[in-house]
Amino acid sequence: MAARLISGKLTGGPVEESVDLPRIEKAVREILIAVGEDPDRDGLQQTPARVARAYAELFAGLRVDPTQVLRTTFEANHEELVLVRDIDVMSLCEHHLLPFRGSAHIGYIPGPDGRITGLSKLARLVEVFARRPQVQERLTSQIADLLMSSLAPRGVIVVLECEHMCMAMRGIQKSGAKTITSAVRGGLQNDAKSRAEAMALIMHR
Ligand SMILES: Nc1nc2c(ncn2[C@@H]2O[C@H](COP(=O)(O)OP(=O)(O)OP(=O)(O)O)[C@@H](O)[C@H]2O)c(=O)[nH]1
Ligand SMILES: [Zn+2]
Repeated sequence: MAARLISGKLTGGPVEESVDLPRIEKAVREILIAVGEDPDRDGLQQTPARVARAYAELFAGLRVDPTQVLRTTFEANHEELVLVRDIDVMSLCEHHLLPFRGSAHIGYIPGPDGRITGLSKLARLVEVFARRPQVQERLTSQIADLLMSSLAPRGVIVVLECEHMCMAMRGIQKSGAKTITSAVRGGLQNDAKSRAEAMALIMHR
């Protein structure tokens, strides 16, 4: 499982600097009143401030330039598939601001120049795009598109499998349902054999 990035690492500085914490605090206090709670009771007094700090961290990806993540690349004479599987993903759906979580699997085939990136950078890329209000489909494509534009690989495949709390905790209340999204780019789109090989490695348990 990939190490979780703390917000300071993600933004390169304290997240509080660029987030309007007092505004979030005010809004959370209003929500507590609206649902029938007393925001001044003992256990809730610090809650608006805590939620504000948590939101700053959960949405830290909005203030990070994802191209910076793939700044460092290396030359390698490897023109075959590179696949990092089971990268932990946690994000918030933009419809309900409730979490969705699961795994990301990212594969790419380096281009003719054999340019590769550090393996941890693939997990960092997931973090930058996941720490924003998201839909799973966009999160999947954003990862694939950035890899294509930054590494110029022969092809990219990104598969995400996530469970959405907005389907489990509320609404239809179906827990355990997994949503699987994929984005295939470049040569892998037309190369059925390589794509099947990547998919088999991704789905292998
Ligand atoms: N395609 C997609 N849908 C999502 C994602 N996250 C949440 N949703 C869905 O977004 C939809 C929002 O639908 P609405 O009808 O506007 O909202 P709602 O009344 O709260 O919908 P219900 O969840 O069906 O109660 C729901 O069907 C959610 O399941 C996502 O990542 N991708
Ligand atoms: Zn939702």
